[in-house]
Amino acid sequence: MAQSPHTVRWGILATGFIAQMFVRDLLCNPATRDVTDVAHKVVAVASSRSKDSAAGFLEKVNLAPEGVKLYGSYDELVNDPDVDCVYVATPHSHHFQNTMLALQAGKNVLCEKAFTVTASQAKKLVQTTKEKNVFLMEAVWTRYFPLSIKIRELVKSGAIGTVYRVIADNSIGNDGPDGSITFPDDNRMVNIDLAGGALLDLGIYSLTWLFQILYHLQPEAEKEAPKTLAAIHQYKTGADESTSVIVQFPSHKTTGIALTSLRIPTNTDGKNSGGPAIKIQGTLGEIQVMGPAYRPTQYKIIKKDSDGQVEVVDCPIPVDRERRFGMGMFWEADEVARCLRDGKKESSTLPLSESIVIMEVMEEALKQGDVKYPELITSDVFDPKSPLNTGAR
Ligand SMILES: NC(=O)C1=CN([C@@H]2O[C@H](COP(=O)(O)OP(=O)(O)OC[C@H]3O[C@@H](n4cnc5c(N)ncnc54)[C@H](OP(=O)(O)O)[C@@H]3O)[C@@H](O)[C@H]2O)C=CC1
Ligand SMILES: O=C1OC[C@@H](O)[C@H](O)[C@H]1O
Repeated sequence: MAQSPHTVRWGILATGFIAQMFVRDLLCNPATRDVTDVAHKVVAVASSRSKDSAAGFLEKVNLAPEGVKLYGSYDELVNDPDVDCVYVATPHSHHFQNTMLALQAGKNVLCEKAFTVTASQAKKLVQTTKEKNVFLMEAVWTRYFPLSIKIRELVKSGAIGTVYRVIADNSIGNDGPDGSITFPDDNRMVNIDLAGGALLDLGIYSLTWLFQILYHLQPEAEKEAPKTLAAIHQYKTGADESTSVIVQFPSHKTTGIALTSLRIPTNTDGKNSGGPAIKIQGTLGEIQVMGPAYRPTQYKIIKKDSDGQVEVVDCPIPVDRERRFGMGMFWEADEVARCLRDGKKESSTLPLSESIVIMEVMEEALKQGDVKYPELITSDVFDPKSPLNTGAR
């Protein structure tokens, strides 16, 4: 007899854009992506603004209110005994305090990217996770795409020989008039108080591609953190608008180049005519991944001496026809569910130690570019009454 799926009861912390996307993915029927072993249920939603705002969220995601508890504060959500896992969907600036709030309440957490603002904050979260014996994962959804899994397997199998270099770009074209960027200065993309900037928001995906190949696949006994060299252009708000990072793994002789910009897009026409967003280069060939780097659906394998033959592999994101939706965030949610079912405290696909090393690289890059975020959002001291937790704007 088929076993019933392990169902995670989710609590959604914040009601912005990505919380809507994530919940709509949670509501997709797992069978539409051939998943039968795990399932998801949204049991509570909290808005730091008001209970009404949480109610408005349910309407937007087309979720009937029956059984879903609505809260006007994050504190109530993390203390709800019916919540198995809290999804933190606030701006980067808030991740440390909000995740800490949930961990301190004994909750498992899936926290949006970028994990934190500083590496020290990331280390504190991991330490608290261990103390509380709960699960924590950074929500870099791309890592859990079947496409990413296939590419890691290909590289591991030696299909393109020894990989020495990865180049990845995740950029958007928001160049505006008179030197401006088309986001208002208080928008989270460029607002220094919300830890805005290209690197933490978009460059994290370029780094994800570098890391899932050049770092994640290093044998455990040979794990080596990289040296970091960055070139950064600051926007008038103080946030980074265009950032290039070279990571070098000296003893592996491997190099990664991560590019990101808010001004110049990866592909001008938005249709990949300009070529791949990611190039994984080995001694026997290369894998090209078509953009966007955060939600890729196609890759190409080009072998040396292939006489012009290119293998093109499509990995479409399944759509739940009934709900008319499918973003691809459900795969990371499935990973959380399987980890919780199996009693794991972290995901082996993105171990917490790796999230820390990535934060170290980003912090070093931002330091080299003289990007400075305010004390309130860089502090690694947990404060349940911080405005970042209470929502005092
Ligand atoms: N995985 C992905 O593809 C994507 C991930 N993201 C990540 O998700 C996170 C949130 O991004 P996004 O949803 O686009 O952001 P939004 O601005 O749309 O939403 C953020 C939410 O956080 C809450 N919040 C609490 N305090 C503040 C504050 N001072 N200013 C603004 N919002 C506040 C609000 O919810 P409330 O009022 O209900 O408390 C708000 O709706 C970021 O970490 C971002 O990097 C974003 C887009 C795509
Ligand atoms: O995570 C993200 O991926 C998609 C982008 O459009 C968005 O700005 C970013 O936060």
